[in-house]
Amino acid sequence: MSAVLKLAAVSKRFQKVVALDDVSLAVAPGERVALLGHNGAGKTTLFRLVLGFIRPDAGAVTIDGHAPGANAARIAVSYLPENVAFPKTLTGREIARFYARLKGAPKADADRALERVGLADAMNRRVGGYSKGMRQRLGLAQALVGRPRLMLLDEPTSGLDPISRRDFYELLDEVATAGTAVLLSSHSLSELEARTDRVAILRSGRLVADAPLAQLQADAALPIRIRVRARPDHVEEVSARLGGDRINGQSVELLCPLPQKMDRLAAISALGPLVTDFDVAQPSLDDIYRHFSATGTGGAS
Ligand SMILES: Nc1ncnc2c1ncn2[C@@H]1O[C@H](COP(=O)(O)OP(=O)(O)OP(=O)(O)O)[C@@H](O)[C@H]1O
Repeated sequence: MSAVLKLAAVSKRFQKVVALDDVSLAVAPGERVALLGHNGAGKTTLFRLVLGFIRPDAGAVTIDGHAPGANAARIAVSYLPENVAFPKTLTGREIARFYARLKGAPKADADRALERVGLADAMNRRVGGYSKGMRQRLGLAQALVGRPRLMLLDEPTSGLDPISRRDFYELLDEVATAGTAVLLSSHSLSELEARTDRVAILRSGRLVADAPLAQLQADAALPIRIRVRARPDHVEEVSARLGGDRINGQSVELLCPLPQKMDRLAAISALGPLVTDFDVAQPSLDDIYRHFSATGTGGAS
């Protein structure tokens, strides 16, 4: 399927700072792509290029074949900035309807979006009285209005409580199922696991990874972590027989390459009553992110 968003060899510098360096990235309809990177990695610059606020020094950005900022592109793209700010004296409904008008969408679309984000009861209240989480939901509602082809979401879950975060990701699933391409940036890495189809990692303006999480996991070849709980007063013996680090008075932690997992589990099992329990932890997205953002190896195509 042809991509909604295409960046082809895009570079952008600000005086001496190279904010983006030869970045190519595509997002297809219905795809949810997480854009990760340390502070200053280039995420916001990439969003601003897609929105047409700034132009690349080299390379090209297209949205459904249109240049950023062109009318067709503006209607196709919705954007939730990291810090949403709305006029305090307007109601949620007035604001959502304003965005509907900008997008050429019917008024009913605004109400539907507000209902979808759980603001039905508050839509006629002034935004000045909204909590931070409610303002964030209103931001999401304006991004939903007009059935965008591409949603750009900058740290969309900041300010949301855990239940609201879960609701947000459900919403994202629905939007993607309906065919919208989604590009979201986040620093809450662990919450993205199983929530996105692909992970793209920027490091100092370069795209150092762009693949499904399972692929990144395989490429990084990080060890799994096995935590073994010893019978009281036997942690020394367990540590001596298995190796690994003692992490408190009762447990030993082993880092184990994936192919050795079954051998290690057999060795743990052979300790019989010396062991009371164990946990196996796969590398998390945080571990993988740290790997790619530190080494800059692998992944990007
Ligand atoms: N208008 C600008 N003028 C000068 N330098 C800029 C400008 N915009 C961005 N930069 C620089 O470009 C680099 C990338 O910045 P960018 O805001 O894209 O990073 P980011 O990944 O969004 O960071 P954060 O997570 O902190 O929001 C940084 O070094 C930043 O200082």
